[in-house]
Amino acid sequence: MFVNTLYGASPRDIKTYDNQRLREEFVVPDMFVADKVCLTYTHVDRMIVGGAQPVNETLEIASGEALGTETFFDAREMGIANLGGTGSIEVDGVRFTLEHRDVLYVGRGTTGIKLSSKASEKPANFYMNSVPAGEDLPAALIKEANAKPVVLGEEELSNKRTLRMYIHPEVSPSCLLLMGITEPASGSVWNTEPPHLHERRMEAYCYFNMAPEHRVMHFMGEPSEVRAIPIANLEGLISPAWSIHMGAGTGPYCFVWGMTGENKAYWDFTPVEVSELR
Ligand SMILES: O=C(O)C(=O)C[C@H](O)C(=O)CO
Ligand SMILES: [Zn+2]
Repeated sequence: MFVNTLYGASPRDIKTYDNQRLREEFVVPDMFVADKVCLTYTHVDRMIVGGAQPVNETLEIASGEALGTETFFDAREMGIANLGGTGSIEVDGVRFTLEHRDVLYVGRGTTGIKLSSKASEKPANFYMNSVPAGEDLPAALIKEANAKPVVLGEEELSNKRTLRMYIHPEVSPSCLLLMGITEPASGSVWNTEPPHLHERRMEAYCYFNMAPEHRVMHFMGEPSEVRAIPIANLEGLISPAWSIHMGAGTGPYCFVWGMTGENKAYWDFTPVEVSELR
């Protein structure tokens, strides 16, 4: 289940990193492997990031052995976004069907979840963000149509996009997890531009619905030390609180964003002028 551990890096650390080392520290590759659950444990606000691709098998997340708890959800909540074909997730025996771009919230106190696909030839790709949680909350399915849409950007700046809030105080409750999906408008390439910083929350990204030949040039780092990391379809990223996070794609794409930290105040961030970037 746990395929990697990321311990986090400081702004000073990355000054000496080459591209390979940057990828090792911030990129979460290979999350979707047939009939596997591939999770990465991070020490960045203890966010767990990963994927499950049930093709011919039903996959289960229940044991908390790797976490030192009875069950995985003894002290954790989880957001699960379906980035593939139709699938189902059973939460303590209650079955939820997730279409493409639906999200399921799984609360602390859950005994276990079982993940399956409707059709093995078009498997679900369940992308997961799990964070420590302070109260038990019920599971909740958030259909794309029920997410809160926010239109941002302008066509002439190539940053027009629709950001949908799924796990958010105005849509579906959680302890300290936020999750949503952003889709650039046709002809726009930028996400999260102008950039911002939020020192009180970390952020996790997963890019999807991108053709295999395309990349998102994802920019990270302090505003004065910006680094670019080419990211492929279904790759994830860990964005520490000190780092900007923005990207421009060479083709159409969407991405899932997830956050945790001191609050669930989505707009609690500090804009960064593009002219400040170095
Ligand atoms: O395109 C955007 O803007 C976003 O999706 C912003 C992210 O959700 C984010 O960085 C929230 O802090
Ligand atoms: Zn952000």
